[in-house]
Amino acid sequence: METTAARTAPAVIVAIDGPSGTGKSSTSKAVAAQLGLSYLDTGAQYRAITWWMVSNGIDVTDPSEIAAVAGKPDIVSGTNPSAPAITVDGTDVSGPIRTQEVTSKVSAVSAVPEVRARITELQRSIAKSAERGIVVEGRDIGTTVLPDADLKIFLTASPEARAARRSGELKGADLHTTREALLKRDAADSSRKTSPLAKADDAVEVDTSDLTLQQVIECVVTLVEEKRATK
Ligand SMILES: Nc1ncnc2c1ncn2[C@@H]1O[C@H](COP(=O)(O)OP(=O)(O)O)[C@@H](O)[C@H]1O
Ligand SMILES: Nc1ccn([C@@H]2O[C@H](COP(=O)(O)OP(=O)(O)O)[C@@H](O)[C@H]2O)c(=O)n1
Repeated sequence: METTAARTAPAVIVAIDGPSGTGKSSTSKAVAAQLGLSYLDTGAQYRAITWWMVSNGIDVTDPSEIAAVAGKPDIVSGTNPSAPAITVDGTDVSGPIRTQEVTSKVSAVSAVPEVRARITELQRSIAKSAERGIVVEGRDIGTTVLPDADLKIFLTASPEARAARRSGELKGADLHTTREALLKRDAADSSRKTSPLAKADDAVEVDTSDLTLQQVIECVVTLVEEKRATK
């Protein structure tokens, strides 16, 4: 739980990037809650805009169609790590953005530069207004969104570990199919032209394959506290 020291510490900006299933969301939420920081799930924002495109009959295989309407949906992200919330035009979409349909289309939508420009601006303004600091998780936070973050972490894990974690979540989904879908999304996210999934040169890389979630959380909390001590 949050300590008195955390309440009086200087604001700190933490960027956590990495591929799917490496533990970004679970780690970021826990670290933010423990240190009294805000939390932003940027993947949820890309999922939300994808959900809006699908719901409004936009052809997500056509980048120009996506670009033309990228500014339309009003996306609002909550920043409480204990109750992350996301709405589109006032509707709570925290459930619908996790469907297989959205998951399979999000890489195509998030590759469109007009989408990224809009969401990146939103992310920067949220980070700027977090008085006590924030943990922001995604794919391009350390490289593009917040290149001046106080601390950058890049989480990795073997495809096998990541697939096992994801199929556990999807209640017995086939391991091989999950692994292939995950690798396909990683490849799309890493190869797009505009701010691909990448490790920033100054990021600390943590391989979580053989670590428990608690060990990863402790590792990141220690790194944040070390940073704060030198601010
Ligand atoms: N180090 C770990 N060991 C085992 N399971 C983990 C670990 N880190 C995360 N998980 C589990 O793996 C799943 C995916 O984690 P998540 O935080 O959503 O990853 P990401 O945000 O990188 O996609 C979750 O069910 C989570 O509880
Ligand atoms: N900063 C970010 C975050 C997510 N994304 C996109 O959003 C998708 C969903 O992100 P996510 O974090 O919810 O994915 P999971 O790893 O949780 O499944 C990614 O596959 C990327 O296509 C992105 O392009 N940039």
